[in-house]
Amino acid sequence: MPTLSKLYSMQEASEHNTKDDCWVVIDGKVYDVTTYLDEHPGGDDVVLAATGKDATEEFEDAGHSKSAKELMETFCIGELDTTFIPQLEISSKKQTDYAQKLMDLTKQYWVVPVAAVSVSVVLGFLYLRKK
Ligand code: HEM
Repeated sequence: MPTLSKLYSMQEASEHNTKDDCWVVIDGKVYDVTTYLDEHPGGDDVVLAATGKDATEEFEDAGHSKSAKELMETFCIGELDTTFIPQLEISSKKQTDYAQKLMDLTKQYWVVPVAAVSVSVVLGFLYLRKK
């Protein structure tokens, strides 16, 4: 059965970057390692330096053992929210850009239909006068 886990944005996770409140993001999961900082064999400074970003590579590069990975799971508080809202904003911005361009073109080329109507009126007038 799938478990429901809490979602955190990278922005939110990155706000927990002190010795008294420390979260790290590894492999799409968020870990609150505040209570483990003092016990971490690699020191607290490396963990603190890994906050506010995806620390997967650094965690893997340190060559953590299987038991370290098991221990890590006990600190998991949720997952990283990967919903990409800025892209939605970009696509709606694109739409307004197109609409704006169309409006600009309409404003720029209003002369064409007006000239066509004027020429038709003059030609019609001349034709009627000839009769
Ligand atoms: C939940 C998070 C973490 C846990 C539970 C954890 C646990 C451990 C453990 C148990 C060790 C001892 C060696 C081993 O058994 O593999 C270790 C070593 C180490 N850890 Fe972590 N770690 C965590 C996060 C990190 C992060 C984010 C970094 C960032 C670079 C890091 C860097 C290191 C380094 C450099 C060592 C090697 C220390 C040495 O051999 O001198 N760890 N860690």
